[in-house]
Amino acid sequence: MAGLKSWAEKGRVLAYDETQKITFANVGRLFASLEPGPALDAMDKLFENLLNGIRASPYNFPGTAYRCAVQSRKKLGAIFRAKLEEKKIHNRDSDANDDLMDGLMKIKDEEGNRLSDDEVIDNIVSLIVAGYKSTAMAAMWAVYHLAKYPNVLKKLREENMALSKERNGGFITSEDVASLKYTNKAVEESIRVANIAAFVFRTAVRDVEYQGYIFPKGWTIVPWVRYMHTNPEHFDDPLTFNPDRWNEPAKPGTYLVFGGGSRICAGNMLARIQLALFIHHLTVRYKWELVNPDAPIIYLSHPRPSDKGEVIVSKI
Ligand code: HEM
Repeated sequence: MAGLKSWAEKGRVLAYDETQKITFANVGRLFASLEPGPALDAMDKLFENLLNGIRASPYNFPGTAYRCAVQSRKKLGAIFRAKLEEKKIHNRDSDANDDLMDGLMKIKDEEGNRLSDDEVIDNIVSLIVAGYKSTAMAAMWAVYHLAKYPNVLKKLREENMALSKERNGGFITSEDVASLKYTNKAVEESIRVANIAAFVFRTAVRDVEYQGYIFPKGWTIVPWVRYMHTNPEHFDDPLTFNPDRWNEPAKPGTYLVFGGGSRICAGNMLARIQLALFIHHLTVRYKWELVNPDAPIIYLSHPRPSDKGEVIVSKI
């Protein structure tokens, strides 16, 4: 809520940058009770370096994105280790279970073994890498499309204002989120059109025949899921932002925004809840318009408007 308030105070913001700040503040708090401020901003920069290095060629010498990522990962490890040591002292005599790090420190397998400190830190870093920019980008596309589809925004406002009135404009619960039927459809549609993961990787564990082609055992297969979600055979008028298409579930095998099978995105429900909360607070209190509605879209590394979704924002 504080993040959105700052949008209206600034009056003109880049949705791409601002949704990242909001999402990072959320995951920082949820995962390790990190509060917004200069320290969190510094960590945000380290995560950005880390993400840039994930796709870079692995040349570990000065000046490369890979080396910068390796160094940033070490610094992040040290920050989370300090947090973990602090928690060990603080939580010794209490049953605190306030954030994901507390949960990971306590979790035991069937034989009573706990995760090592390194494993706790690895999990936190990996989950932030997987869940931070992805959720932020879906939120940015929600801002963008709701500015372009006033009829959708109107319906969202009606639904969310009714709930907000019941809750006196305050926080809403997970049960409330489940009751926001149209909002949840808008969340799904934002994720579909965002097409954050263009593809997923799979290995053929046996010879597979598909439409007359044989994929031999051991081959790497790259299903191009972005194509699935923009294929008119799967979704009517696929480039239109239409939450009502989710009155019916997608046809089997046509919707893989979170991947599928045993490796399906572990954070898909968290992402959906975060997006519903974001849309709730945005639509209830603010109005906004795109500065450059016709800005071209850049597709690499992930789709975004070339002007980073610049918007003029004010309180309703
Ligand atoms: C809109 C937001 C998100 C999108 C579009 C997204 C998309 C994906 C995709 C496509 C995969 C690959 C799945 C596969 O290979 O079948 C994946 C994996 C994963 N995601 Fe997400 N994700 C999002 C948010 C999150 C969040 C919030 C978290 C955690 C906090 C998260 C954690 C993970 C993890 C741990 C994996 C690896 C799962 C495994 O290999 O077992 N993701 N995600």
